[in-house]
Amino acid sequence: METTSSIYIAGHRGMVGGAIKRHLEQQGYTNLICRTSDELDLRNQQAVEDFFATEKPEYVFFAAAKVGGIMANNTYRADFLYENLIMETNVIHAAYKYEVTKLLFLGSSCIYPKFAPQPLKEEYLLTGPLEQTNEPYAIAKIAGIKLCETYRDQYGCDFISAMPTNLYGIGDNYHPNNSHVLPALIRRFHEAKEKNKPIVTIWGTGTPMREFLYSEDLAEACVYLMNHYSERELVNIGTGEDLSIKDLALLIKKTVGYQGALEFDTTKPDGTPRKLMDVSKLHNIGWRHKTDLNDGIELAYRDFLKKKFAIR
Ligand SMILES: NC(=O)C1=CN([C@@H]2O[C@H](COP(=O)(O)OP(=O)(O)OC[C@H]3O[C@@H](n4cnc5c(N)ncnc54)[C@H](OP(=O)(O)O)[C@@H]3O)[C@@H](O)[C@H]2O)C=CC1
Ligand SMILES: C[C@H]1O[C@H](OP(=O)(O)OP(=O)(O)OC[C@H]2O[C@@H](n3cnc4c(=O)[nH]c(N)nc43)[C@H](O)[C@@H]2O)[C@@H](O)[C@@H](O)C1=O
Repeated sequence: METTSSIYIAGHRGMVGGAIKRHLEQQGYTNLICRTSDELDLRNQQAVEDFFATEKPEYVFFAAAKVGGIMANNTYRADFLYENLIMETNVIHAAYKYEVTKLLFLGSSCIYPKFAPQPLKEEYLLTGPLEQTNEPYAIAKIAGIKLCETYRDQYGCDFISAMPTNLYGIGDNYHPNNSHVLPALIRRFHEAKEKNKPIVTIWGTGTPMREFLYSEDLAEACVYLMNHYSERELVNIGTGEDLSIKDLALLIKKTVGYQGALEFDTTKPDGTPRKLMDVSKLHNIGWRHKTDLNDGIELAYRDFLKKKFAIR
């Protein structure tokens, strides 16, 4: 990308799109194109076509999606499948039709089979059944990967796919039920501390293992891949390190300064037992994460405190 290239960030108001926008601005990119979902609903094929025909972006960071944690994925199953599929087909087809130079599609680590060997290598895609709680979302994300691959195969489009691990950071979603575990627990521990509650409830058994990457690191990785990677095969983005949900809860408890006890609500789903990314390919391309989990949680908590009155 040149600093003057026209770059469309789909989903710039979200956690990831926002981080990509900040990172591009810091790097001196001046021609960024952004639309909110009110201004451009990516589910509307005609609107998407009109936008690409008019703006003719050269590069696209595709960070718009219907996103949520285990409960949201499991509750709004049709919405997660339909909305993600339709946004992907609209955007990727328009990127082909209006000759976008390069597009980066963001998937997720949930595309891998529930019981795939660990760590998850890129080649494990479509080698076994998916986790039930997020199967619709995973299927939509797999379709996105296949769209990038097939438009490359048939039309020579330079569309690449990156699979981030679980993310957290600046501008995260702190909804009590629909968010991911890390922001959910920041909020729950914080509110328990403020209200002197003796116990905080953690969903599931606490035994599932998860890997977490800070949003600003992810943004840097996306821009790095846009500038340095042009292959058909997807690339994992993560840290290559994981911990149990119980240990994550203890870390957040410490950061927030909550003094009470934990309990586990085993009526809530655990989801995939483990999804640790193999990041050797990413390291070979030349990128490594910078922010360790302790520091990242501290930064995320500070951001939460700044914005807490605006939290949904
Ligand atoms: N968060 C995570 O842990 C992970 C996220 N990812 C992937 O990263 C990407 C970004 O996720 P994240 O930033 O966390 O999600 P957010 O929910 O924070 O942001 C999603 C963005 O998508 C936009 N969007 C949603 N629906 C539409 C629509 N119909 N038309 C136009 N825009 C729409 C929203 O725009 P607006 O604000 O204008 O409404 C919003 O800014 C997604 O592809 C997600 O799958 C992958 C792995 C983990
Ligand atoms: C990024 C990824 O995100 C989703 O998958 P997930 O990894 O299961 O995400 P999660 O963050 O919601 O949960 C992680 C673990 O944590 C436990 N857990 C404890 N207490 C809370 C809690 O309070 N909230 C939540 N959400 N989880 C909790 C929870 O039971 C689970 O064991 C996918 O649907 C899919 O969309 C996807 O790609």
